[in-house]
Amino acid sequence: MSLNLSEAFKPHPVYLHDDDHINFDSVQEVPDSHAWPQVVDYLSDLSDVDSVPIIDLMDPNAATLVGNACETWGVFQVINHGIPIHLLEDLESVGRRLFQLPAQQKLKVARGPDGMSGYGRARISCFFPKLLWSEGFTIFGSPIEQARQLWPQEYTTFCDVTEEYQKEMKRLSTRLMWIMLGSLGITEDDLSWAGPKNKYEGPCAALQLNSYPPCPDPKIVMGLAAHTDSTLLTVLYQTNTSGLQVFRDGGRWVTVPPKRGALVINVGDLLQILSNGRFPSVLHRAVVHQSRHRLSFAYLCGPPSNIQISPLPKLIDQKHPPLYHPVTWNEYLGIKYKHLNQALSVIRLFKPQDGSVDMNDMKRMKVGC
Ligand SMILES: O=C(O)CCC(=O)C(=O)O
Ligand SMILES: [Fe+2]
Repeated sequence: MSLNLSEAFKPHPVYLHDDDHINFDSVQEVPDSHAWPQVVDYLSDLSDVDSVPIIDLMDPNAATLVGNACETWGVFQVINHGIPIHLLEDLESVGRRLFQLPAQQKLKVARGPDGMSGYGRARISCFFPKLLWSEGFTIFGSPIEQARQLWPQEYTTFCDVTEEYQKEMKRLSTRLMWIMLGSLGITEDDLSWAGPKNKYEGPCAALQLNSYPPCPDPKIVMGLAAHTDSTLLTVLYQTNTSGLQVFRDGGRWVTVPPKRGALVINVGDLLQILSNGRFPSVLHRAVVHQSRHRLSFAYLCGPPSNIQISPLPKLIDQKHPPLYHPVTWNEYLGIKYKHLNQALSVIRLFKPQDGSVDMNDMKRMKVGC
């Protein structure tokens, strides 16, 4: 899979040169390269009445709650999901160990311009005139090659923890995908590529480690700019430091408060396509802190890379014609890294008959991306 997906990145390389890599540890003042004109609604009130749903996966009503959350928010938090808390803590600890390494050490495992794995800046960064206040490390499959370079004597802990986490995430994301689709009446027979006949072995996925170092002036920087995920769904562990915000109708950014042991589930663009727009992908961003070093871990989960994804026939009728052209994940990534937040509009078959644009197009226009 990695070979195929990396083809999609080739025309849109992201460079990380030694000379424009800032050493966040030693920065006293935000350099002009990272100063955004304005970051509005910085960490909105955490007691917001309009808050992202928290769903207990042991609740007998969980499927209905998940369906409602996908339709109205495109994001929710889950508890009682079966991922042991010690694994979340271990992941955070190996992540910290990685990002606390000196810059020159991390640059040894820099992701190539069109590469898939390694250390680097967010792929979306090339769309914005200012740089992001973050660094990342992407894992596809085993990270052993990079881990060996970083810790020649003691690389196994990093590999063991991230591999165990990916194994658990594969199980959880498959379960969540079926809960989400099940709430729309979709069964394994309706999804040829994921049905039992095709010996579906679970999603194709990457694990993205994000680091948001403390910043002397957090109001003028952006950790991760507004985007939707190019996935079916994303499982995000955001540790215990707030920073994740989701965009709501009415032009507000709502902070998703961290809850111990909870995981955030984002609807991704491919699920918006499959569900024929019933489940809109969530527009989100990450802001940073003055004194806290925030980490987050995103399990980016998609279908096999060359399978055609299109609105599911069961969700199409005269009143609900198919909204999107079929695309493979591979093709979609190519479109995304050319058009970023307009990618869904590019593959849209037609605008709704009443002349309005779809909900997500509208949100993107409001935030100007
Ligand atoms: O750090 C966060 O809370 C968000 C991370 C994210 O959106 C991503 O990795 O795609
Ligand atoms: Fe994201």
